[in-house]
Amino acid sequence: MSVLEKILEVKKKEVEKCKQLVPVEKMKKLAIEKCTSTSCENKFGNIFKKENFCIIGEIKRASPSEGIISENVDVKGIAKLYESLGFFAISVLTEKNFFKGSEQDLMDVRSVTSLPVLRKDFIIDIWQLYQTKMIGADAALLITKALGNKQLSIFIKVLEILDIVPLVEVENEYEIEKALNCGAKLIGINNRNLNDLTIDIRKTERLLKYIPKDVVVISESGIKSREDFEYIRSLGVDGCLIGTSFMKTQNPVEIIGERI
Ligand SMILES: O=C(O)c1ccccc1NCC(=O)[C@H](O)[C@H](O)COP(=O)(O)O
Repeated sequence: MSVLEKILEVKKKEVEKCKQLVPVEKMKKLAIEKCTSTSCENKFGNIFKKENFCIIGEIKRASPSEGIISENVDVKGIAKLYESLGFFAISVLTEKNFFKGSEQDLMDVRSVTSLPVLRKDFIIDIWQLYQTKMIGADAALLITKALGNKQLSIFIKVLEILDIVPLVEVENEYEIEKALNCGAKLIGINNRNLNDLTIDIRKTERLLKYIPKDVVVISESGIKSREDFEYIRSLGVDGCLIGTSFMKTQNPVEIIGERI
């Protein structure tokens, strides 16, 4: 069984338990109420303007590739640091079993920053989309490999209705075709192979040619040094998402330089 398959198996059981506590219809009702009660513009949508190179800094306590990275991290402090560095958005890993994250982490970030917040989790059920609204996320990750065509199309539409920007993650040209056919407008090329966790940051360069110019592209994972960052930036993608190396250095300027 691949790493992703293991994560998805555990996630399925977790979501089933959650749905017993709060049924999907109830969660949907709450999410719709939240949509009608909030009128703020979703700043994650600015990514579609393609104005600047967008850095998304991730808050990541642990991972299957690294084990513990920073379990007792000061989530609010890191969020403020990312904001002070002019990042475009903050990504929060909310998965518990493999990443030691939580929905509370995302809500804590939301409470201290005006930056848009991306929920990074393993979304396999519509219940999680409504929950994503309830915890205050502005964007949510959808993993193409984890979803069937119909499910991916529906999840993209539902997120858009909830005013949450879907970031659709791909690993190869076939997944790009699937993501585009399902309506993805923001694509994340994952430099990490989710089956065996190997990293290849040149994947972004190889796959970029399969994505139309009007689609926004983010390069995700494995950006570890200033050299990696400058290389990814030189490819003409719209932004990048960095987790592990920011958490490890605690001084992201070492990777991105003084000016972004
Ligand atoms: O990070 C992992 O080991 C991992 C394993 C299996 C599925 C997903 C995984 N990571 C989730 C992410 O999307 C990354 O945290 C994100 O792209 C940042 O990557 P990095 O900068 O390499 O921490």
